[in-house]
Amino acid sequence: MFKGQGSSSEYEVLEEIGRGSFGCVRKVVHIPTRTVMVRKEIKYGHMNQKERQQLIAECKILSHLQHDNIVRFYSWDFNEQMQILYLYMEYCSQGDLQNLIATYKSERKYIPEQIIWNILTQLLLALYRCHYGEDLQPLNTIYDRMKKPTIKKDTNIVIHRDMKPGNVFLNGESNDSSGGGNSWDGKKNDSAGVVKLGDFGLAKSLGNSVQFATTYVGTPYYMSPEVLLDQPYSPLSDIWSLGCVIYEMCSLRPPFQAKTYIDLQNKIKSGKFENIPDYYSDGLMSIIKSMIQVDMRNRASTFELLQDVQIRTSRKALQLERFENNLLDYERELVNIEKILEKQAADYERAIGQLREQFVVAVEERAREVAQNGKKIGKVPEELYKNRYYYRDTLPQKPAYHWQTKYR
Ligand SMILES: Nc1ncnc2c1ncn2[C@@H]1O[C@H](COP(=O)(O)OP(=O)(O)OP(=O)(O)O)[C@@H](O)[C@H]1O
Repeated sequence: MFKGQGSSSEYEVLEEIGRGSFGCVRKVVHIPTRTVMVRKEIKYGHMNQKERQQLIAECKILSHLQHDNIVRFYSWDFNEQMQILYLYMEYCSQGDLQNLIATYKSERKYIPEQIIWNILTQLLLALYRCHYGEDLQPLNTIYDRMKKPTIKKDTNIVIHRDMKPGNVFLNGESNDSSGGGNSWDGKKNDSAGVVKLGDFGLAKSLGNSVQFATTYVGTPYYMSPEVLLDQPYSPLSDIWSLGCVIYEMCSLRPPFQAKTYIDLQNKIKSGKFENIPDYYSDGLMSIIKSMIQVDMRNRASTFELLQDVQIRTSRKALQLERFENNLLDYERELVNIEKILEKQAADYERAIGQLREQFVVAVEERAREVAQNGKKIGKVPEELYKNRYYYRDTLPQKPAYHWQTKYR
């Protein structure tokens, strides 16, 4: 709907949400559809022609990257005078994983394990779409064999490059477009809402630019050893970072921390980290270990991680949850249809009652006239007979609800 280049005149600009390395993020409303979105501003004045073209090429790729667990990238637009690129994206109303971790930390509580598996599973589904260029087929049973994906020549592999808790957004329950009713705090139940991976891939374009180099001030807690060693990013670099994010959800701190940048680099390169708290299962610790492996040959791929029985179980639970939400939506729609039909039926009955009354009055009047003239009525009076189509045609249409819903 919004794919391609947008026009900033179509948006009403609301408040600033925050600022990142690339610039300011604002909430906006897309006026024609009344959709709330976020707008990221990126100054491109310092970029050369090639870098700008690369940025646009990335925007095009991202606009095609559509997945339930990826923040939707709607469109982009330039303010040539101010040399700003605007990126319009889906608004995630329930904050990000960084906030969630901070909340649990301040309350001195562990995040329930089921929520961690749930978030890990949704992030793996998002990464599968990016790393293999296709969506994973739904599971029939948790014992289904998964076909190893083949990467074709024309597959657009997208590497996130900046996986961190601040780029994992939380939304309401599945199918809840309003973003309400979330259960991320784990107080309602252990089932979670929808997780969305944001800030995809742009680091590739911006990573080469002066702006990125000079403004990237964040501590690279989640950066893989190969990236620290200036080797090219690979999909497995995302897996390292994902491992660090999941570790942080368990331990409420990143696996590698140090006072100086050099110490941090050394710790990351050694790949040694403490176990997660005993509160969590061995299965969780072992899957984290399979992600945080210094040697990329020993690091699990997205495909391999999705084979884990706990991940399969969690996928199946997510599918069932989504199915249940669809059923609830369907039920709500049926209740609405029933109300519409009841109203139509009542209107119909009322109209028929009125016509019946008119008919009776007309018959009585005519009968009276005929009686006054001293004639016997053997059949329906001529005028009424002539008007019979009037009574038939003025009947309202029979109620008909057009069954055009998404459930067909
Ligand atoms: N799609 C979104 N929905 C809701 N809030 C968002 C969205 N994208 C970003 N934000 C919020 O806007 C703020 C700035 O985000 P941004 O991604 O630009 O920077 P960052 O992730 O904080 O840092 P960095 O640029 O280093 O990645 C953050 O508070 C983030 O939670």
